[in-house]
Amino acid sequence: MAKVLDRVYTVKEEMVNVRNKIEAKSIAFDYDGVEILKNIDLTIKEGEFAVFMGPSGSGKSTLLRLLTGLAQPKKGEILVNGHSIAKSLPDSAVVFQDYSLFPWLTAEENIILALKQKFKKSKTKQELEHLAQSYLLLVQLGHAFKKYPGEMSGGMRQRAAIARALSLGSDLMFMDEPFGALDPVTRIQLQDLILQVNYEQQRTIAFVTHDAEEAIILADRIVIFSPGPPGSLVETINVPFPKPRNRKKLIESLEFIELRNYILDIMNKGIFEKLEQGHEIRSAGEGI
Ligand SMILES: Nc1ncnc2c1ncn2[C@@H]1O[C@H](COP(=O)(O)OP(=O)(O)OP(=O)(O)O)[C@@H](O)[C@H]1O
Repeated sequence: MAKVLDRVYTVKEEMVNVRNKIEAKSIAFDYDGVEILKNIDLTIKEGEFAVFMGPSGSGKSTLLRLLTGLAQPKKGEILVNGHSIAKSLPDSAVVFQDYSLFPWLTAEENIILALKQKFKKSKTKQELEHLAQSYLLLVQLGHAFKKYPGEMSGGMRQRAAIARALSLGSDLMFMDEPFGALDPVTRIQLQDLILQVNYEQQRTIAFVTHDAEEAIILADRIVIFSPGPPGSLVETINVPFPKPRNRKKLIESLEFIELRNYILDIMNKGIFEKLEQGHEIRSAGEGI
């Protein structure tokens, strides 16, 4: 146990404490002329945890890709700390649904690769191994240092991808349904970890989920998309619960239940309005 705590402590020491602000100004995006996002104006404050919610196809992942600079908007601009990301891309850590691990490297080697990128040549091989293992312990993958992604379950791969993202030490994190493949216990543990990372280190996080309870537990602000395409932002909710949060007290409170119902109502309203206009809703069943 002492060894584990020692390693977790090492990770904390290595993590950064920088704050970043993201601004999306009048963003529009299309794929081959099909409008996917329109009129997106959004500011994510320094150290803020912003959660994107909305029906399937409303453009949440697309906006996340635009914020990371992996895709460019057709209109508008994205700024990080006042600088356009079209000119210089800031460091960021990304966890997408497809795990983003190199299949020919073990879990430990995947993390070491990220650490080499961060530390260049300033750490020895042993130090890199120790740190990589620390990050894997943090996501409960202590038994899987030497496993290749192909030998791991979806949930294990996702945890390794989260460890990799954390190890990059970036103060900006973009996460697209990162906990979707996890069992309920691991999901809770990782929600707590990511909350801690956001709260203690003031990392700015943009996070996509379909789960209203997860959104309320994690977010400072929940941004709700209209059914797309094209998706736009219909409402932004400031989550009124101070951090750090006590999960049990929070989810049992009347305010929590009311906020969850309010969010579900907004999303249902958007879907029904779109259906009344005769639009097809993609995978509406999973969209809530
Ligand atoms: N590479 C692509 N080429 C063409 N259209 C695309 C492409 N990727 C996404 N789209 C379309 O863009 C729209 C928005 O997709 P996006 O993945 O951003 O939605 P989402 O809200 O994240 O959905 P989900 O909740 O299902 O992940 C959808 O209509 C989708 O079909």
